[in-house]
Amino acid sequence: MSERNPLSGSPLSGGERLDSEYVRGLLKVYFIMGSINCRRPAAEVLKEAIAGGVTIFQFREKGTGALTGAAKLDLARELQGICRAHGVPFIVNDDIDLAIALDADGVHVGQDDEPARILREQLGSDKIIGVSAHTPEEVRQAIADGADYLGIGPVYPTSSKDDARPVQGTVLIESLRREGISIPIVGIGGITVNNALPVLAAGADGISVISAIASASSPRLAAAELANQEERE
Ligand SMILES: Cc1ncc(COP(=O)(O)OP(=O)(O)O)c(N)n1
Ligand SMILES: Cc1ncsc1CCOP(=O)(O)O
Ligand SMILES: [Mg+2]
Repeated sequence: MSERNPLSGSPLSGGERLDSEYVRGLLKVYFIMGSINCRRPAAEVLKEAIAGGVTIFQFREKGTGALTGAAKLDLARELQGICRAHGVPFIVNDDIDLAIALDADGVHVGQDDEPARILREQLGSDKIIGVSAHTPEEVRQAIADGADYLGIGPVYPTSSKDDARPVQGTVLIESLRREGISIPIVGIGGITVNNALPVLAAGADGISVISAIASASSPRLAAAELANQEERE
């Protein structure tokens, strides 16, 4: 299959930033994975997940036993190739240098990383920048800094992130939407096919998962069920 850049020709709003409705549409089933999250080769899991309906992928190679150096770069290249072959945007977690080296489609950063304002200068206007936010103040700052979307959570308890913030349910997502804040949002943390619906009902544009797909006996089925949740909303 020939490679294609998922964001090439994508709509820019006012000639400057990616159109937010376009970004919103990409977030429906947001799969995050690194090598330590799956029991089978990551490439196999990713291919199956994409076949099931994943709409955007984040390479998150961190935690005990995670790859570093050349091995991390090789895996990132392999997974980016799979994403490109299927037109799925490839986002890099935390590692801006890696994102630039690979010409990734974007980055996702948290509150301990460089602010989106600085990243925008480094990456340019046509890349996706996602920011984790846990409070209304963090949300306002991320929007002011030019984030394209927010990751809000943990919605439910998670065992995929040791330093996760306290579980917050859907309260923040609901209150942002009630205030009329329209930035694209994904909920994250402990989301499965059995509890995804309230996250979407609260106003999230999509759901973001690690284990619900990476640890599933069938990543394809898991991704398809999550995509189907979205349709049932
Ligand atoms: C989509 C999405 N939302 C939130 C996060 C968490 O980012 P962060 O708080 O920086 O934590 P780490 O993932 O870096 O451990 C995310 N990665 N993706
Ligand atoms: C990266 C991250 N950020 C907040 S919770 C979380 C982990 C999500 O993993 P899972 O979907 O397995 O709970
Ligand atoms: Mg981070």
